[in-house]
Amino acid sequence: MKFSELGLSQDILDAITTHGYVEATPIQEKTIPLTLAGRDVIGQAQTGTGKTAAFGLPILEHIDLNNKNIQALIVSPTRELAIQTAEELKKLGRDKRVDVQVVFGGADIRRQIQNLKSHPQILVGTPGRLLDHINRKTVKIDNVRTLVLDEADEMLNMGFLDDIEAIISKTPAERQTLLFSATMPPAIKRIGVKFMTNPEHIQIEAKELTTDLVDQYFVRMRENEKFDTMTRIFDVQAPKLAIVFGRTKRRVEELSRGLEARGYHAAGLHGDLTQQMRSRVLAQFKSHEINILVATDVAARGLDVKDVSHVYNFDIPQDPESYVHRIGRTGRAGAKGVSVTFVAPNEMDYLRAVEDLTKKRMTPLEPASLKDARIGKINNAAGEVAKLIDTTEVSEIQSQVDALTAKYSAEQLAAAVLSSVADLEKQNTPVEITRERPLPRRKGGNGGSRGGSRNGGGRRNGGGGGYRGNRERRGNGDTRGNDRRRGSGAASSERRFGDYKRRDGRSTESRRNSSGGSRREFTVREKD
Ligand SMILES: Nc1ncnc2c1ncn2[C@@H]1O[C@H](COP(=O)(O)OP(=O)(O)OP(=O)(O)O)[C@@H](O)[C@H]1O
Repeated sequence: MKFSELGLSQDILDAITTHGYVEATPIQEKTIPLTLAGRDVIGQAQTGTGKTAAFGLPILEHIDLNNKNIQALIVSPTRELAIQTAEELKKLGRDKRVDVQVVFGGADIRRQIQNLKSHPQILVGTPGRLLDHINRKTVKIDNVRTLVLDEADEMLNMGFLDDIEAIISKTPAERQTLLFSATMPPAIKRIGVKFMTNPEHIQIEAKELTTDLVDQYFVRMRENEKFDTMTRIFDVQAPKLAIVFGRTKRRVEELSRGLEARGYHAAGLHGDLTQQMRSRVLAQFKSHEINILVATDVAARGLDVKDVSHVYNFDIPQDPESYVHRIGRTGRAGAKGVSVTFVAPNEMDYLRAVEDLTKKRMTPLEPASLKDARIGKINNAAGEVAKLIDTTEVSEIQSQVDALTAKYSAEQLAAAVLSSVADLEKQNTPVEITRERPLPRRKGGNGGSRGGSRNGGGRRNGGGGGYRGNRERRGNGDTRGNDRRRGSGAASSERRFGDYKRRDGRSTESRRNSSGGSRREFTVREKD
């Protein structure tokens, strides 16, 4: 559907065109008219399908430029997502001259206070820092007309419920409240009942929660073999831009250092880094200075980096929703992607819980052999050499070039360059990755036994934190060649667009999920 059919004004339509959007995505088509009409909306759609503009465009439409108060408040779980959302709104609101500001933890509060003096009409922020500003009275939200809780389920996972309640209590009761996420566990719907007025629940019917644009694989193997296996898979798959998710900050540190030692362009992103460092790493990734970002779930929500081709779950996430958001960093805005999840034999129930939630089977991937990896590395190096030829300035080194070409054949020279670029020896650099405590066995799980098939359709179980349920199992003879894909991937051509969003902070070893009293363990959760 065209944006012009949704009731938006010319200013905003012009900005949409400048932004390069042609048609509204399904979530935009369904929610924009409702939001414009002032309704409270719970919006659920797959990752990367344009939820930011779905709430952003009606907000921009409603902004009264003559009113100097904060009229819309958007609460985001992570700093990166808050920054990204503010950037998107700034771009879309530029023609209308809407002032958008962002506040988040880990950054100089005095600078933020200075920026807030411009009297923004839209404020985006992470819960902790927002509350800090509200308590200092540097942010006043008593005139807010629209409140957005973005990735609300993640904010609950991170233990932000109290902060959010405190923020909501300072907004006017007659406000409009919007809640958006790709995943909506039941607890979120309860939040809807508590803080929203007669909300309209818009769920974009996608057969599966994850996009068909992502080919999803898993590799079952022992913990101590995962690193070597992953680097071999890198050499074979040659990811253009990849995100590797690790369960803990230590894991992320060790993985990124190990990858660097083996010659990959990698850097780590987690909540113990300074905000300056976090921003730098993300900028390096976006500019392709590094092509492997190793991250905790801080990068899983909403981050919209163009051209992420691969997501590797070095550790399978403990809660299935995290999986959906992690792999949603690829396959965005209509692009294709690949995900590979490493799973230890005793974690197979977690894999099945993910499959229950996504209603999709992952394809077993056979680990690449050392030989395959070496061939892959040399092929990649050949591509690098071609690029070097394009960018090397010969005149400065002419005399050495003449001397070498006089002495050696083209074949000898090419082989030497190729071998140097491929740097095959680095593949053997020993890397020690500290063993993480294995995930606790899932309640109701069956410990990864193989073979056979049970009835499908298991779903989340309301209490006790377990995802039980029956799922079909694959036979153990099903593992096949590298990067081999299962046929059905391209079946759905449903329109989607996507890029990304956010997350931050401190770590908590284990937290009570505030929703409905069910206890879920999170090895590491970070927050602002
Ligand atoms: N109508 C549209 N046409 C083309 N591109 C769009 C459209 N709407 C949004 N986009 C682009 O699609 C990408 C994904 O959007 P966005 O980040 O809002 O997705 P999302 O649904 O919020 O994803 P996630 O659940 O991962 O947070 C962005 O790069 C955005 O600029």
